[in-house]
Amino acid sequence: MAKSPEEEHPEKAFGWAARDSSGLLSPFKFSRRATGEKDIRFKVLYCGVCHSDLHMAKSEWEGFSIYPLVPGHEIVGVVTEVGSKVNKVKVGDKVGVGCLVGACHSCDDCNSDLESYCTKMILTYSTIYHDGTVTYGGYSDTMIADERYVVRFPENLPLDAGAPLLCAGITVYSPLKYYGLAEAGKHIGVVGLGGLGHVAVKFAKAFGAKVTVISTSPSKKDEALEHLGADSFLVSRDQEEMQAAQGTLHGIIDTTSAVHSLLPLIGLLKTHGKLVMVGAPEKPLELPVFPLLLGRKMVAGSATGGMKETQEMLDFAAKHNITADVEVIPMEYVNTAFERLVKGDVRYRFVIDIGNTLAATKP
Ligand SMILES: NC(=O)c1ccc[n+]([C@@H]2O[C@H](COP(=O)([O-])OP(=O)(O)OC[C@H]3O[C@@H](n4cnc5c(N)ncnc54)[C@H](O)[C@@H]3O)[C@@H](O)[C@H]2O)c1
Ligand SMILES: [Zn+2]
Repeated sequence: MAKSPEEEHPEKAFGWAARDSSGLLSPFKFSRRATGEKDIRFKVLYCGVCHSDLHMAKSEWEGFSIYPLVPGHEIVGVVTEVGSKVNKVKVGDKVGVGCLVGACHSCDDCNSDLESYCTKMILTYSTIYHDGTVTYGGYSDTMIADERYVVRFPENLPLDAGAPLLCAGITVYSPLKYYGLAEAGKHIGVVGLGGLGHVAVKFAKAFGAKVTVISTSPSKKDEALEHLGADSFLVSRDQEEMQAAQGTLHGIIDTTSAVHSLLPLIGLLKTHGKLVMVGAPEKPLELPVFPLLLGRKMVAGSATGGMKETQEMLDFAAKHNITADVEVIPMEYVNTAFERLVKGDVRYRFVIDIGNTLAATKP
């Protein structure tokens, strides 16, 4: 018989897990593997709350969730142990783990530093690892990963506000670069001003682009323009505003987490414009084809980023002082945070103070 999560590995671990599709999290004792020769073990200090954690905890993406499910893939902390063949970091260094902890390391994608597109890619949680056990994420006291999946955390990046870069950051940085949108002179749209969206604005501005935020919430306008540095703001329901902006954007990063209409967004694109989907609604969207043909436009996708690019993104963020705007919360607040995330009531990322608040919730 398979061993229990608490007994399958030698190292004790504690975190919060969802037990079923209610998505409700509660304290959970489990275990982590012994430190292999290429492994890095670290004490988790902060972990961001990504909307994907909510999709996964509630099993909104069919077939992905394995319970008990410990979410968390914006994980930062301090190294406590390294394997004998690890040169990348030493005990005491600040490190991070994002969405991935494994891949095949032999396919074309892995050989091109595109681990996130490897068909055998292993997610940080709710995926079967090489050893046959389920991966558990960063809503937990300790983390371990092969050094390839651990990034060095730049000294001048704050751990709490920097943590969300490990998913939200790379998920928008990578497509901006790949689709040729990370350039001065480009006019970029960002749809959905949440965790991903607000860092997309910051990266696009740092690349020198002009940025228009497209949102359902007029209440975010002042903040987007004055605080996040966007150049203009469109309320997606406002037909007149949307009409006036037709054909103005080179590309759009669409971070919307729910089903929505693509037609008005395609209309905003210039000829050859690219609508890049990074949000992952649980149901398919309708794709209007004619507006794509007329203008040779494209709808594309992008999933997180490879490990080399994740390190590059973090170093870029450190150089340009890009962090997330975070609301730091204690562990026991996480279910309330999930409820608020559903309502879009967060500016702009919850980050759990694991280091100071998790231990107190141990039964
Ligand atoms: N592609 C990837 O690799 C990747 C990585 C991380 C997250 N994601 C996905 O991206 C999405 C966004 O993640 P996040 O953490 O930024 O979430 P978030 O909740 O912080 O932000 C989502 C934004 O979408 C807006 N929104 C929600 N429903 C909407 C609707 N019907 N119409 C218009 N706007 C709407 C919200 O107001 C919010 O501003 C999620 O679906 C998440 O799973 C994808
Ligand atoms: Zn994420």
